[in-house]
Amino acid sequence: MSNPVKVNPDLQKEREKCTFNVIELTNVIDGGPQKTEERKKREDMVFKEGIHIDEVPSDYLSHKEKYELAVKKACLLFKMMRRLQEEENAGMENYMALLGGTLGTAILGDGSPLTLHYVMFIPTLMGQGTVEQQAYWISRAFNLNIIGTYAQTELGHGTFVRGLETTATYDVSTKEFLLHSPTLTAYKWWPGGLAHTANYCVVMAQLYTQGECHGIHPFIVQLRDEETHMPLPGIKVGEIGAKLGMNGTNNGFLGFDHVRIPREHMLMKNSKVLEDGTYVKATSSKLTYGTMMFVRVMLVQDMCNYMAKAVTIATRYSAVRRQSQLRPDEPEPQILDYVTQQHKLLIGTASVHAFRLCASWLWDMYNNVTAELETGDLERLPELHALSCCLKAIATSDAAACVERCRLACGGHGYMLASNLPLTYGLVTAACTYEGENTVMLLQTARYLVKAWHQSGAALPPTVAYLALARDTRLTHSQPWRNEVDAIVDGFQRIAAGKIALCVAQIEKREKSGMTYEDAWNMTSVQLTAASEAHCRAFILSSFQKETEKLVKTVSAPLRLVLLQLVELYAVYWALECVGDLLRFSSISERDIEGLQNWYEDLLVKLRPNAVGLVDSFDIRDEILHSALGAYDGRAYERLMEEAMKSPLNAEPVNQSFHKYLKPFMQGKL
Ligand SMILES: CCCCCCCC/C=C\CCCCCCCCCCCCC/C=C/C(=O)SCCNC(=O)CCNC(=O)[C@H](O)C(C)(C)COP(=O)(O)OP(=O)(O)OC[C@H]1O[C@@H](n2cnc3c(N)ncnc32)[C@H](O)[C@@H]1OP(=O)(O)O
Ligand SMILES: Cc1cc2nc3c(=O)[nH]c(=O)nc-3n(C[C@H](O)[C@H](O)[C@H](O)COP(=O)(O)OP(=O)(O)OC[C@H]3O[C@@H](n4cnc5c(N)ncnc54)[C@H](O)[C@@H]3O)c2cc1C
Repeated sequence: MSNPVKVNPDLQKEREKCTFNVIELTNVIDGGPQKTEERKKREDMVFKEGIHIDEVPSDYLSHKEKYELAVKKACLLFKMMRRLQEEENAGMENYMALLGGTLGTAILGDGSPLTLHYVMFIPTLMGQGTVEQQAYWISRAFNLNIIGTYAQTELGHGTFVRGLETTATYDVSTKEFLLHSPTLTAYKWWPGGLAHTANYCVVMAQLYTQGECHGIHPFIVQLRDEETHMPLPGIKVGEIGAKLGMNGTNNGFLGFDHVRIPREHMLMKNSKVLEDGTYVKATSSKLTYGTMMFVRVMLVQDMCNYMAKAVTIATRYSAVRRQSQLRPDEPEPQILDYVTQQHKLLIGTASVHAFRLCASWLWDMYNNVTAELETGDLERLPELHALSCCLKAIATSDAAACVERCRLACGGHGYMLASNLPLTYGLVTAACTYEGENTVMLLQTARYLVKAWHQSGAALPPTVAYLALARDTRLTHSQPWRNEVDAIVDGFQRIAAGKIALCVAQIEKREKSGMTYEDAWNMTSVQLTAASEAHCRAFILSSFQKETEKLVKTVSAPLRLVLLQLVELYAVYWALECVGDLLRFSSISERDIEGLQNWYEDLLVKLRPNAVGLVDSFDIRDEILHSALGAYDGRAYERLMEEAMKSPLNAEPVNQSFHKYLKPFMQGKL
């Protein structure tokens, strides 16, 4: 652990109470003691450079200064990453650790203008370019000789990708594409780094050749001169302005006025345009959406990092904060002793473990399916798409709720930027919208579930296999309820199956009454998103349980006990949250619910002594937490005062506005 200076005595006592070995759990989370060591070494190296230290807290900088600082930090961070790669030859791992871990966000703060280059531009080159195109572009991009971004969303269209307006028209006479933005709503709007950072980008545009439109395809377009960085002729580019968060990401707009690019700049791994303008179709038009799927998969892991940060801050603070009176004639208790506080926080800790295991499972599935796609086997693509959509939606919305709950759990001090909870919330809530707006993502999964429901006879893919069971037997033969994790998982599968069955019936009924399928779908869409969420919750619960059962075979007895308690807590928490659905779709009774509530409260009591140990095991350094409330030593009040003293307003005892406005106003002279 970092900085073992004088620790707040309450926090110290919490650590002494912990029943398991914190380092053992840290190793489990990292993937083994060696991985922990490597991570720590990487962190030491990064923080030794001091890139994270700000002369003035960035909260007090102007919009322009924030961008300039973000560019400087991104360059220093990626310079270090290059060095790491040369020294250790572990490029991908370091990229993942810096971009996908908590480490990068600690340095980059409110987003980075280079993130899109690494997270979407390079992956698009890798996933959509031919071997020759990869050979030409990837090393230049990888070495940052060029900086790219991913320009898909337009002012008028984000979700509806098929409705994008930017055109790329093939001119057979010059063997070039003409990129054009026919309207204001066709302007690209949102891409990170686009405004003043990128000099190239992948543009998603409607492909026209031989007078026919073939839908959305990716093109590489140079935006700025490589030397002067001036926008090239026909390119209208700029920044979209200040946002709720992510103010370091340099999101931009982009319009094309008949900009010509060579034919070779269309990324042609999947679809092609031959020299004579002939269009050659891909095996599936959805392969063009591959980069989005990659990022959706990555986001599930990313959300764990933010949740872990927030819950570490709020739990440590709750151990040092004393407030009110629990019992008469006793001193003010630690707020962590309030059961309502444990209810707010421990579910956050359990969620980190649940999503971490799901993210790892999803990542493996993504890699397997991607390898199958390379051989032309597209069979599992729809299942992966359905799973990545709902997990993206639920991971981001649960993470946003978790961070906000942690902020509220810190009372007034959580509202301070110095707590780092508001900035964290800004970063996390953005993910509910980007890379596929969450409602839309849930409806994509619902589309798949409805199809699966209709598939009678044929074996269903593993993640929806429970639907066949539910359809054929379980809906009619309900088993007695048991207050066990297995029963809760089963209960959630019944909820999902029951809701899908109702949606299917509703859609059919509405169609029979004369509605089109599309209108019937829209009328039923509130229920469809609920069915999709239930399916996702069933998946998360079941994989959290299964993966933990495997994991606990390899750990010590005290840790095993705590990990299993976390699974129970997570399952019971969600059962109680969805108790109405359980009453509706499973055989649970009023009495069982009372049992569930008691079980939940018992679990809070059992986990209470380990609350701090559990967040300590996330092993997030103070430099990464960047929070006056959550530091390892628990000196929350001292740090709050230190941070307050950094306010520029405290640099002088009297502000000039007193003489200029207040005094004349108070004297009736203004
Ligand atoms: C060696 C080192 C190399 C270095 C390499 C570096 C690698 C990276 C390194 C590290 C990574 C670290 C990662 C860190 C992680 C996270 C950091 C995150 C920061 C990210 C910042 C992100 C910034 C944001 C970017 C964006 O937002 S980009 C824009 C995103 N836009 C969207 O998501 C739009 C959403 N809309 C859609 O996706 C679609 O329009 C739609 C809603 C799905 C509908 O599509 P449409 O074509 O209209 O389809 P339909 O006709 O309705 O048919 C649906 C049909 O298609 C199937 N489908 C749809 N999508 C897919 C898909 N993706 N795949 C497969 N199939 C798909 C669907 O199932 C239907 O099928 P059926 O007809 O059979 O039912
Ligand atoms: C911080 C941030 C960074 C971003 N970075 C990038 C980037 O780098 N590159 C890029 O190309 N884009 C980027 N985006 C854009 C992002 O991908 C889109 O904002 C996102 O896909 C949502 O699209 P939209 O804004 O058009 O919302 P809309 O689709 O207009 O959504 C508005 C509302 O309409 C609802 N709605 C829309 N369609 C349906 C439907 N079919 N059924 C039911 N409800 C529907 C939604 O649920 C939502 O409530 C970024 C966005 C943000 C916020």
